Amino acid sequence: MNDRLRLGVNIDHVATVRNARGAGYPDPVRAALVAAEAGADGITAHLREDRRHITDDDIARLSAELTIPLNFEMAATDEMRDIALKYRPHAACIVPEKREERTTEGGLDAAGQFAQLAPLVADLTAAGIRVSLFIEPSAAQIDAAVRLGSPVVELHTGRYCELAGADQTAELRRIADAAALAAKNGIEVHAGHGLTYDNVAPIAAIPQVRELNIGHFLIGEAIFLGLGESVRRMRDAMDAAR
Ligand SMILES: CC(=O)[C@@H](O)[C@H](O)COP(=O)(O)O
Ligand SMILES: NCC(=O)COP(=O)(O)O
Repeated sequence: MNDRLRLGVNIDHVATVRNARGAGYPDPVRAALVAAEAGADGITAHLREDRRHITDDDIARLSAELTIPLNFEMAATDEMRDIALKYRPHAACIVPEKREERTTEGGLDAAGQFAQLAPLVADLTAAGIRVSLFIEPSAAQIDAAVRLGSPVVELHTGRYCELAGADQTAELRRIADAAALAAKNGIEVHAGHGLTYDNVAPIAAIPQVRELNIGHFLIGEAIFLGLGESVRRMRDAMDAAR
């Protein structure tokens, strides 16, 4: 099995630019194909309840045209469950969502929402969709993921990205410990949110981390470098850290 650290490119904010004018461009599906050509191992797309960026039509076209796996990010709602079951993406990552948030502000409370999540995880798994839970790097959340039978967790790196100095080092330790605990319990470990060329290396160097999902920064860099080069540089930074 290829142990190379995988890169999932989140294309949400290509859709943000498109929706700014209500035009048909830039097309997130075209961005996904360019990212794949540049070395992305997967594409992540977050269909939010308010459709502020990715739309249902984007998910339909990604499902039909993608040449690499689709990681469908979704809130834990019946609406999103039904859409996931309709398109049966390679993976579904369950994320917390609040309409008033500018972006994801924290991890899913898998422990506190256990009763709500259990049937959803079962339904997605029964449909052959690989479930991931976007959680804080904590033992309680890892324990809940184990009890829910989720094969994957994605550790929220947002706080690590916002902190500096000793506080950032402490958060990195917390992420590394959570990754080790999850892997020890047979769960595949991913990580993401807020990662850039400058902060990705310590996260990429965590041996139990198998995949990084990165979007906003790459789409920003694409304005200056082009999306292909933006992805290639992140790919290189991840490989250099291993
Ligand atoms: C869960 C996460 O950190 C991202 O994958 C999520 O998509 C962020 O939401 P926006 O893309 O709407 O900023
Ligand atoms: N789950 C994290 C993700 O898909 C991308 O997050 P960001 O890089 O856009 O912050």
